[in-house]
Amino acid sequence: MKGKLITLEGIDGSGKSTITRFLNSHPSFSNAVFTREPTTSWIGDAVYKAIESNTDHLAELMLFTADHANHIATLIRPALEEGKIIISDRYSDSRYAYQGVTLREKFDEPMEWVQQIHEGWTVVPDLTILFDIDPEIAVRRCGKRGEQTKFEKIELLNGVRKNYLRLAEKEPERFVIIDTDRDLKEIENDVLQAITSIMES
Ligand SMILES: Nc1ncnc2c1ncn2[C@@H]1O[C@H](COP(=O)(O)OP(=O)(O)OP(=O)(O)O)[C@@H](O)[C@H]1O
Ligand SMILES: Cc1cn([C@H]2C[C@H](O)[C@@H](COP(=O)(O)O)O2)c(=O)[nH]c1=O
Repeated sequence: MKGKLITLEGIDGSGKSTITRFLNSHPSFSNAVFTREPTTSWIGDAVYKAIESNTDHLAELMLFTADHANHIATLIRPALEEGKIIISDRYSDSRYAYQGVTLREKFDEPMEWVQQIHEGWTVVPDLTILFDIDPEIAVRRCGKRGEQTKFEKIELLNGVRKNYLRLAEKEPERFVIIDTDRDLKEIENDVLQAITSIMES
């Protein structure tokens, strides 16, 4: 039986990694494969070099996309063939949402262009959980965490959030939107409910 691919998406500080850690320690997911983008491969390392420097936005996209292609070939497709549950902290929707903002000067519809270059070879998730939150709150949370990347800027994150919501509106059957400006326990319960329903489908 083919596996299931579940992706966690949202702006920086929306709570994805916190929920990933919760799922990783939950007994129902002891056999699940946990992964992320950027990946921990040498290509993922190259992506972080780009994030942490003043790299051309198109070059940055190509690095993110190369990391994704390698992720699919070396982990996603094999794990799905083995019937595994895969949970990825970020995946292709991050590219559509983020580079759909950073490439605004280069393309009239940058998000749609980034989606087009993925067509024909990417693997579409069975479920994408979108952690939605006001960027002001998210950046405040990141500040407490003490990490700041160039993407953790309110104006950029407002555009990224809008892109995410547009993606969810176009594919309501794939997306579950969870408001993460709430108590962690409530969020955890909603996430478990969303994953349980896709597992039973
Ligand atoms: N429901 C919540 N209420 C209050 N604080 C939260 C909640 N969820 C996460 N946080 C805190 O917000 C900060 C960011 O959370 P987390 O690292 O999970 O976000 P993220 O979406 O993974 O961010 P990034 O994409 O930048 O890694 C952390 O300090 C975390 O402890
Ligand atoms: C996969 C992916 C990520 N990003 C951005 C989003 C974050 O600001 C950084 C690093 O991600 P992390 O979760 O904080 O480690 O990269 C992006 O712009 N495009 C992508 O495809």
